[in-house]
Amino acid sequence: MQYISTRGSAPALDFEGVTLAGLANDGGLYIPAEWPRFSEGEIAAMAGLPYAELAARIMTPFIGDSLSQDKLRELCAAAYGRFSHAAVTPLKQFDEQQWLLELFHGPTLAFKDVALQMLGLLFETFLSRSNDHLTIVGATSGDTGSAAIDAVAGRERIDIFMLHPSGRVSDVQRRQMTTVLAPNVHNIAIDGSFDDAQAMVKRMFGDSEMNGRFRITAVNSINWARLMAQVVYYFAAALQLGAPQRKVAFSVPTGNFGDVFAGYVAAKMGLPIERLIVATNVNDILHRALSDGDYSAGSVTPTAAPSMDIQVSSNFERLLFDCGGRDGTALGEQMRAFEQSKAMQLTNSQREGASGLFTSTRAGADDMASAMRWASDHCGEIIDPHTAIGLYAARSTELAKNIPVVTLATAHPAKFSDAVERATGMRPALPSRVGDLFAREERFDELPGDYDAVADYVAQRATESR
Ligand SMILES: Cc1ncc(COP(=O)(O)O)c(C=O)c1O
Ligand SMILES: N[C@@H](CCOP(=O)(O)O)C(=O)O
Repeated sequence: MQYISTRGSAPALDFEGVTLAGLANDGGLYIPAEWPRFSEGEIAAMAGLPYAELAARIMTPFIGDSLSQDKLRELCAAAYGRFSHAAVTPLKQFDEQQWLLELFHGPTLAFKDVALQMLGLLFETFLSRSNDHLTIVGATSGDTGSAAIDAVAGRERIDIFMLHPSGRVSDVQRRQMTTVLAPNVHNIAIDGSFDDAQAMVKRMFGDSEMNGRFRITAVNSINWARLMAQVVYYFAAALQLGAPQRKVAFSVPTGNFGDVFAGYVAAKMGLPIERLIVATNVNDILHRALSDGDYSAGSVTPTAAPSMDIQVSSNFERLLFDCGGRDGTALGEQMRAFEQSKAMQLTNSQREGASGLFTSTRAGADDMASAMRWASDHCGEIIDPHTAIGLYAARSTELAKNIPVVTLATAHPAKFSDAVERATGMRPALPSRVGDLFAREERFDELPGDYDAVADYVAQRATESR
C-alpha cells in the first residue's frame, strides 16, 4: 500500500514511512493511494471475531508488508489487552433505534486510546529497526494528550512534547497528562486555543531546521495510523447490528474530523453505512461547511465539551481531497489560501461528494444538557458532554425506523464530572484504573502562544535528552 499527500507534491510512502512521518512535507496529509475494499462475504466472515483479531483483519491491507501477520497480531493483542472491557468497545442499546458504542474503556478513558495504544507499539517496532530517535510534537484539547503520553511514557527512543491550551481542559484531563513524570514526557500549557497549538505543531513539521535535527512525528489524527485503527470499531459495531446485510448510521461528536473520517474510510472499504452524522458544539465550522459550504473559522468559544472546541479541523482536508476528485495541486492552493484568510467556500464537487454520506447537526449548551438528562432518565446511563452532543444529533436526525443509529461515546463521564453534575445532578466517579490522580504531583511548563518560544523549548529539551 502506498500513501499520497492531499497536496500532491510530497513523495509517496509506505505504511512505515507515513507512520514515522506524521504530516507530509508539503503540508498535506497522507491518504491511501486507493481504498482497499472487502467483499460482502469477507465482511460477513468477520462477525463474532474477537476485537484484536478483527483489528488485524481491517488493518492488514493498510499495512502491506511493513509488518508480518504474526507481528501485527502480536501488536493488536498487546494494544487491546490493556482495555478494561473484554469487548474493548462494547455496544449498548438505548431504545429501538438508538445505540451507544462505548469507546472509553482504555487506560485514559477516551476513544483516543483505541488508536494510540496501537500507535505507541508501531513507533517502538519501527524504531527498533533503525535504532533511531523520534520527537513527537502534539496538540491536545484534552484527550489525545493523555492517551499519547500513556502510550509512549518511558520509551527510550521517543520524546513527547504535548501542547494543551492553558485553563481550557478539565482538571482530570490536565492531571492525566501532567502527573506522568517519565523523563521523556514534556507537557506545555500554552496561552491560546487548541487551534493555536495545532497550528504551531504543523508549522514545526514544515520547519526544516527543527524537523531535520529532531525527526519530528505526530500523534494527532494527522498521522494516518491513528485513523486506520479507528476504522475498526465502525466494523465491530455494524457487524453486531447485522452488517453487511443491514445498513447502520453513526453519530459522531466531532472536532478535528478524525473519528468521523474513520467512518468514511469504513464505508469506502465496503461497510454499508447509511449516514455519518457530524455532531458539533457551538464551534460549528464543520456544520456550516457541510450544510452550506461555508468553511470559515471564527474564534474558538470555550464550552462544557472542551475537547471539541476546535475551529480548524485537520482531517477535513482528507475529505475535500477524496470528494473533490483527488486533485492535490488544486487542493494545495485552496488550503494555502485558507491558511491565510481562515475562510473558504467548498467547491460544488466537494459539497456533492460529501453530501452522499454526511449530514450534520450543531448542539448548543441546552441541547447537550438535555441529551445527558434523557440518557440518565430514560436509559439509566450517565454520558459525558461530548457523547451527549452526538446523542442529541442522533435523536434529531430523520432516518428510516429500521436503521440503527450508533452514537460514539467518546469519553468517560468522570472526565467531565462538573458538567455532568450540572446537567443531571449526578457526579460520576473516576474508575479505579486511573488511580489516585488528584493526589499525584503535577509537572508542566507554561509558554506564550508563540512559535519561537515553543520551538526553542522543544529544541533545548530534545537536545538534552539525547
Ligand atoms: C471526547 C472527545 N469527543 C470527540 C472528539 C472529536 O473527535 P475528532 O477530533 O476526531 O473529530 C474529541 C477530540 O478529538 C474528544 O476528545
Ligand atoms: N479532541 C482532541 C483534539 C486533537 O484531535 P486529534 O484526534 O487530531 O488528536 C484532543 O482531545 O486532544
